[in-house]
Amino acid sequence: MRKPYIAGNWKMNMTPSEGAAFAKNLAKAVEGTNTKVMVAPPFVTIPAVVEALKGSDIIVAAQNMSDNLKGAFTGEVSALMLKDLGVTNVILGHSERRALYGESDVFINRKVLLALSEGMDVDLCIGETLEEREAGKLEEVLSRQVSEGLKGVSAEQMQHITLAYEPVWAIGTGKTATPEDADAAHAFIRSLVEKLYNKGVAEELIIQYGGSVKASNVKALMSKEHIDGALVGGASLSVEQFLPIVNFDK
Ligand SMILES: O=C(CO)COP(=O)(O)O
Repeated sequence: MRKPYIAGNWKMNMTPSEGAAFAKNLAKAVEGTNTKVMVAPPFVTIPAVVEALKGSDIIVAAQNMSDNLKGAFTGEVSALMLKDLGVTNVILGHSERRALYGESDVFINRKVLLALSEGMDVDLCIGETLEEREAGKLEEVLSRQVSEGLKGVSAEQMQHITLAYEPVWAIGTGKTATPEDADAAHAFIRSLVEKLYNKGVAEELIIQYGGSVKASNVKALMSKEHIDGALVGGASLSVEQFLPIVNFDK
C-alpha cells in the first residue's frame, strides 16, 4: 500500500520570517492527516522552518544540493550542512535545475548517489518538454532520465527514492496533464523501474505528479492508480491553497 505523499516546492519564494510563519500555520492545519507532507524551502529559509516545525510530522527538504561534501565549491551547499540543520530529504533533478542551470542526468545521478550515501531521502524529478512530447519522445526521455538518474542505486536504496513526474510544459503554466495522460506516464515509469529492479520495488515506489496541481484538480489526479502524490509549486505557497491539496481525500 503506497502512502499518499504531498510535497510543496517553494522554489525561490519565502524569506526566513515568512517561511517560519507559514510553516507554523501549516503544521496546525495538517495535524492528524494520514498523508505524508513535505515542504522544500530555499536554503536560507530552512533553519527557520525546521525550528517552526519542531513537533510536527512535516518533512523539510532542500531543493537541491552540491555533488560534493565539502571544499572549494563557491556558492554550493552540501549534504553535511543540510543534515546538520535537520534536513532529511532533498529534491534533485528539478526541470528548472536541468533547463536553467544545465544539470545533466550524469550530474544529477552523482548527487542522488551522494544523498543516499549520506542517509538522505531523494525526490528525483523527471519529465519531458513540450517539444519532446510533440516529437513522440516521451518514453525515450523518461527511460533516459530514470535509468541514468538511478544508475548505481540498489534495490534496497530504492526505499529512499520518490520519483516526481513533472512534464515541463505543465509547470507554472496552469496547464495540467489530464489525469489519464499523467497516469499513463506514471504507469510507464513504474514499468521501467520494474525492469531495472523488480516488481516489489516498482509496486512500492511513490510516484508524484507535478505541474499546476491545485485544489480543483488534485482529487482527479490522486484517484488514478499510479499517481501516489503531488509535488506542488505555486499552490504550495499559501495554506488556503495547499491545505485542500493535502486533504485531497477528505
Ligand atoms: O515545479 C513544480 C513543483 O516542483 C510545479 O510547479 P507548479 O505547481 O507551480 O506548476
